[in-house]
Amino acid sequence: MKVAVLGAAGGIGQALSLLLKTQLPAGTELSLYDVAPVVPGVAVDLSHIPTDVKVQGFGKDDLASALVGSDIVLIPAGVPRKPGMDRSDLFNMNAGIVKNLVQGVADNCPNACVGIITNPVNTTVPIAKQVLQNNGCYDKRRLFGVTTLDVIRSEAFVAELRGLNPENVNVPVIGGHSGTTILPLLSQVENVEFTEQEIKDLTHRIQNAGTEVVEAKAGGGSATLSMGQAAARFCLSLVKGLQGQDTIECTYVEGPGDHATFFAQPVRLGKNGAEEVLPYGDISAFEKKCMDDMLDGLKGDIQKGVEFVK
Ligand SMILES: NC(=O)c1ccc[n+]([C@@H]2O[C@H](COP(=O)([O-])OP(=O)(O)OC[C@H]3O[C@@H](n4cnc5c(N)ncnc54)[C@H](O)[C@@H]3O)[C@@H](O)[C@H]2O)c1
Ligand SMILES: O=C(O)C[C@H](O)C(=O)O
Repeated sequence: MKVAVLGAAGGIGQALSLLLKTQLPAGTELSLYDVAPVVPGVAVDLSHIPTDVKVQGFGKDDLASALVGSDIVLIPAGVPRKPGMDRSDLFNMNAGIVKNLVQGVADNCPNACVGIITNPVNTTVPIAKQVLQNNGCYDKRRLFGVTTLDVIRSEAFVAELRGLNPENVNVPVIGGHSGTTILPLLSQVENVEFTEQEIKDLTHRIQNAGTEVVEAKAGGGSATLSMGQAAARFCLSLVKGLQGQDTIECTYVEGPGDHATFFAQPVRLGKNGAEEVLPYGDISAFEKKCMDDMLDGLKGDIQKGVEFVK
């Protein structure tokens, strides 16, 4: 198994690479790529941790070597938000970065599973689809927008509010990854009752949690450590799936298209990637209204990505 991280020298990239170095199964190769000259140093640094995961660093001109033979490619390369910005304000800088890196995937490891972390995820994932499709190697089972951060935040906030062990809390989060397109299904949290006001407040907090971090970091970037943890969780679930041990994660994929071409919902990860996009079950009247209100925005974000590549 080979896992490549593109943007590995950044805030997310370094946290994620550390978690992967210590948690990937023995025998895995971990390939770190970045345009920043520090990336070989990040790889050397990690290589001193005694686990059976072989780390190699690749600089700006070595994308092909970083990617060749990869089974999973995670992409956190790109610019993060500063206070006052929306994720969509990152489009001009990040769309081209994702397009070029995914072209590298098409050229060097066309059968890899690709997890896009770079914002705006609602739009960068459709960009990746178009690039793969133009190269004749798009398989909807192998392209994912990583929305796991919304899930782990929901688990943390619900546990905090009710004094529960977060490890026992599960919250599906559907839709997309920005503002109101993030839709936590709090009505499905087992053994917990919320008041209407709690539901409104928690939903608002989860939808704005990225901004909470951006403002707290005061110009120093956005979530990196919690995102590293979220991406590691997603990657390890995907590895288990590819190795034949099916797992379920919420992730932004091309599903049945009931709501939008791309939509985050629970997905069964297996030997071929997204083996099955699962129904998200019954939702409350409040959640239904949130969904109806955000769908046009989500579809617009997707269309922007499609048009960028065309
Ligand atoms: N999906 C999510 O839930 C989520 C969560 C947090 C952040 N993000 C997004 O992830 C991205 C990265 O955030 P960060 O905090 O790690 O930023 P960062 O600035 O700390 O790191 C980004 C890294 O990308 C590298 N990079 C830039 N262009 C590149 C290219 N063409 N090829 C390879 N590497 C390149 C940079 O050199 C840098 O090391 C941002 O777009 C951010 O908005 C997404
Ligand atoms: O909010 C951001 O800009 C980064 C990320 O999407 C997040 O949810 O933390």
